[in-house]
Amino acid sequence: MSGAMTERHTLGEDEAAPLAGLAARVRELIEAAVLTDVGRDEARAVADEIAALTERLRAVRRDAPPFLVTGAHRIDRQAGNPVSGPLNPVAPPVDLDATADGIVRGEFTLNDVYEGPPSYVHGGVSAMVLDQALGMAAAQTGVGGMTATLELRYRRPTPLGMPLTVEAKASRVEGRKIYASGTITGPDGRVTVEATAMFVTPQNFLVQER
Ligand SMILES: CCCCCCCC/C=C\CCCCCCCC(=O)SCCNC(=O)CCNC(=O)[C@H](O)C(C)(C)COP(=O)(O)OP(=O)(O)OC[C@H]1O[C@@H](n2cnc3c(N)ncnc32)[C@H](O)[C@@H]1OP(=O)(O)O
Repeated sequence: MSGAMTERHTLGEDEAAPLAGLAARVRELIEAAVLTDVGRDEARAVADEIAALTERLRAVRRDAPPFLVTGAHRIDRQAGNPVSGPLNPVAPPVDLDATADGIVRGEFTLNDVYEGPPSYVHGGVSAMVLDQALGMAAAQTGVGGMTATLELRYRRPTPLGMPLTVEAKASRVEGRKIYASGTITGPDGRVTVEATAMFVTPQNFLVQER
């Protein structure tokens, strides 16, 4: 387990690039594992080779996922974030950017690894992408928070294998509560999922920041 209090190593660009390359290869591996139709013996042989590679990576291990030097906020610096982290093979990854007026936007495509209903994106994956985008939009107001509520409206199925857009913006701040909303849009420009959320800045976080 990676504790919240663990000191994080911050990767320089030259350190991050090969690790991002590794994650990209593992992403290909994950998709290949989901779709492969090799025989049983070949599957066992490949599993053994992967186990050996895993041991090589484990040989030198950090206590917690590292940070990146880029990014203005704490969580979007997280190299291992499961939505946007370039070092996390589980992340699509969604490359999220914020404009000067606080709109967080990203374009991404989800492959069969993220399938829910046949040929469509899993609803929990859409929720995860929106949680991250709305959370980053909330952080654009100054200080971010933990997701206290997240409400989704799945308007139409979200297609796999096609370019999608996520957009989010904070609407208001009331004390430690930050409200935000956003959407996922399909390649035809139609909204597939709408989300609203409320983030709460933990009291102890404000104390730590002083
Ligand atoms: C750690 C610091 C974070 C800052 C980050 C800044 C950098 C950002 C950079 C980049 C953005 C990245 C984006 C990330 C996106 C992903 C985020 C996640 O996935 S978060 C994981 C899932 N969420 C949880 O695990 C929460 C678990 N819950 C909690 O920790 C607490 O319950 C928490 C913090 C939400 C509230 O705890 P309390 O002790 O501060 O709350 P009380 O003082 O009781 O309430 C404050 C007010 O909020 C309302 N409230 C609290 N929780 C509520 C809820 N669930 N529903 C409705 N209202 C709620 C209360 O009624 C109260 O309102 P009244 O002041 O009386 O008007």
